[in-house]
Amino acid sequence: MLDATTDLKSLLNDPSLLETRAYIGGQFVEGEDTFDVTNPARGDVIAKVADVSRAQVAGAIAQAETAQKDWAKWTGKERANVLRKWFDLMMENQEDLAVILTAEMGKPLAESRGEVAYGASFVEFFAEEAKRIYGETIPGHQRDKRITVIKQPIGVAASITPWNFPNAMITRKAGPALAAGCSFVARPAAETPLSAIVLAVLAERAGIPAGVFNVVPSSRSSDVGKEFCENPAVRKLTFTGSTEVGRILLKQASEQVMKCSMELGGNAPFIVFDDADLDAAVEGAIMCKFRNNGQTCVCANRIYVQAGVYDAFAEKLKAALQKMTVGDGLKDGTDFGPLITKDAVEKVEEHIADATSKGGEVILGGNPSELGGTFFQPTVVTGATQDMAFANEETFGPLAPLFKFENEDEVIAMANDTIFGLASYFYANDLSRVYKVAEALEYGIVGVNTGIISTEVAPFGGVKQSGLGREGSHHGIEDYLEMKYICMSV
Ligand SMILES: NC(=O)C1=CN([C@@H]2O[C@H](COP(=O)(O)OP(=O)(O)OC[C@H]3O[C@@H](n4cnc5c(N)ncnc54)[C@H](OP(=O)(O)O)[C@@H]3O)[C@@H](O)[C@H]2O)C=CC1
Ligand SMILES: O=C(O)[C@H](O)CS(=O)(=O)O
Repeated sequence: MLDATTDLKSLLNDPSLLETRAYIGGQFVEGEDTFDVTNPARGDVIAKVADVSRAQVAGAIAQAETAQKDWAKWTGKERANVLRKWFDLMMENQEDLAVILTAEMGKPLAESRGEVAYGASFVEFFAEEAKRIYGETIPGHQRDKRITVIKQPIGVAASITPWNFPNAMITRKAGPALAAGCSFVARPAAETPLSAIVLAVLAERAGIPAGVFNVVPSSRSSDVGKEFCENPAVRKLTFTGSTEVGRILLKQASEQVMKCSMELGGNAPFIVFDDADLDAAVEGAIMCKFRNNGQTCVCANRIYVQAGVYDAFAEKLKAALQKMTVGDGLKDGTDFGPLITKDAVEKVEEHIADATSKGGEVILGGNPSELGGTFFQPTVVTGATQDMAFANEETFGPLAPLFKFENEDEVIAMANDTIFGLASYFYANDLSRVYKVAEALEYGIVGVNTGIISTEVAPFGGVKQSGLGREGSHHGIEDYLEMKYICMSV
């Protein structure tokens, strides 16, 4: 079983992929210290990773600034070819990247394989977009004027990403950034740096030039964030994480009026109307709510079920969950891994206690798993109401609260009653209802008769306090480009 770095290396086809140093200017370097990375399923240390200093982060930014000048001169096709090679290497090493991801984050291996492929798809997609960064000509406003619009890379982009998708949240940013001709400095979450560093190992093997892609692992996230926001060489900050931290970073970045992309918190409603295919809705609810054990910003946080099908839905959901397995993500047959930390367990317990104190009923789970550690039983609470904590806060865990509603207007009002606006979902078959409800939901993403909406081809992002900008789709590269117009007198 996994209980030390050597054991983790023994699980890999290519043990050299388990790198623990920072990657700066094309060199793997030690930090001023190290910090521990633990396996959340067992709590033991699996790696000691370079803990870089703020000065080293500044050095990485300087290297990125220098490298970007030449990288921007490559043609789109030349950048595309090397990004395609990076994608190929990710997929050739998919199993090892998935094992490393599960070891440090805990999600089941099948989900980690999926994340590696999902993350790689952004590099594949934006390798193609690199060839299609078009400008335009505009008819002159005077007879002797000619106007041309061109798009150029912003420059050095810095990223701060969370632990829950430690591969895909980086490639969803680095893919378009490098395709646009930017250079990139990534600071991964302290809980999950290994998945970021292995991307650097593969970037070097793919021939991405030194300094273009850098990884600065650190235990002191706020120090790195300040360097990113205060260093004048950084022209773009891209963040994925909580709205609370997003606010901090936006305030810091405002000093330089820095361009920011923010993928922040969610509070997704999942609505089941009485004309829905109930079995499909139950299957969709499980995938949407319990993907990554509920530790996903687009997870269903509130499940609204129309009165006529409420009891049937609750029973079907309970029965389906009872067949699923909690366990170590590296073990075959595991459906739900551990939560990332004890704090995460405490938040789930707080939401359950709050609900039951206000009349909610636990019909499944409700307690830590007998496996101990940070394992938790998949939980269903009925009788949920809008005054309960999970109506306004992201649970970020395996807790499915079921709210009952009578009609469309009532459920749309409840669904929109939040400061968040990332993802939303509903199951219905009446076409008129589908159009009306999809247009009425105040969210950046609406899933209709599906619980999974994540893809590289669509513009992922939120409204209200769920973020700024979009990642993925042909829109995604715009966040790494500056538009310039040239007015020429002839
Ligand atoms: N919209 C989206 O696409 C996503 C949103 N999220 C949201 O993020 C939350 C869960 O992720 P979680 O990692 O706990 O979120 P956090 O916002 O706490 O952390 C996200 C990242 O920010 C870093 N960080 C924390 N504080 C600072 C700071 N002051 N300055 C610079 N960096 C900082 C963290 O580092 P460290 O961990 O080392 O402290 C981590 O790398 C949930 O609210 C979830 O909804 C998560 C993923 C995707
Ligand atoms: O971190 C997240 O929750 C991701 O944004 C979710 S997704 O992109 O994998 O859907």
